[in-house]
Amino acid sequence: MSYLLTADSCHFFQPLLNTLVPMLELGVNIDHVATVRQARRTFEPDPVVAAALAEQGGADGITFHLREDRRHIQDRDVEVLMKTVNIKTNFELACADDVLSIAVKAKPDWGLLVPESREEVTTEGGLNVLGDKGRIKDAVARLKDADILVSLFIDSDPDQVEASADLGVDAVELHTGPYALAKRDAQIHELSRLIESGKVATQRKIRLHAGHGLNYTNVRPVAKIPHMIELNIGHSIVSRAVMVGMKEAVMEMRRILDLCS
Ligand SMILES: CC(=O)[C@@H](O)[C@H](O)COP(=O)(O)O
Ligand SMILES: NCC(=O)COP(=O)(O)O
Repeated sequence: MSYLLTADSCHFFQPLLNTLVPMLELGVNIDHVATVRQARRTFEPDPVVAAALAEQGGADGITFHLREDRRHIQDRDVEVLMKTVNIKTNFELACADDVLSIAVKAKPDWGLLVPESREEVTTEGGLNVLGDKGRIKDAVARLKDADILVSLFIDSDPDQVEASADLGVDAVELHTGPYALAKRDAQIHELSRLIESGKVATQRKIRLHAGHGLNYTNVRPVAKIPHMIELNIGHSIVSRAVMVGMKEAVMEMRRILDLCS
């Protein structure tokens, strides 16, 4: 008797599969819910409510980026998220004293150190761990002294992965922006760079994460990178949520990732 394994039947077996095959973790970045709110400097839509809906939709973690310019996530959001989120909290921040102090006080599960400039529309490159080791090392130490797990947002460069591992971090998050923006042939090249950098992370025994610019059509090849543990996805999920709601948008991405694991 042949059994047609459909998407629905996958869901029936999902709990069993989850025990056999580690499922890819989905971190939902809620920054751009706050972007809509800040457009009018008002109270809605509330990223805290979005986080709760993302949790109901199957997110494994909530990512929020407290930028130095506070263009979207506000200090209040961090305080309330830390009191209300029941899944993993991933606090994104620059290596800057004011936000580091807030993170140390907030005690999220993870701190993801990212480069930041006020002129950028969104994060452009990864941290230059090789070229800025001292400042990054100090920021890593402050977070780890507060019992916060640390990830570094870096470009797909094996040397940057090695330098990150040398700092004793728990994970690297590979910048998938170049992959997401690339045209077909270049996208295959960017994917190979992600795969090569992922191998180094695995060899150095640090968790392999990825994020930036991932969406419902380009995510599958990244999800299938060997030893990929976590994807952090925000803008495309929030964009979809504007149309179908946050819980449904997260469920749709969850279904895609579950079929890739
Ligand atoms: C590092 C990264 O790609 C995102 O997590 C970051 O939050 C992007 O910045 P914005 O959310 O401000 O676009
Ligand atoms: N670290 C990447 C992230 O959290 C989400 O990035 P994006 O999907 O909003 O581009």
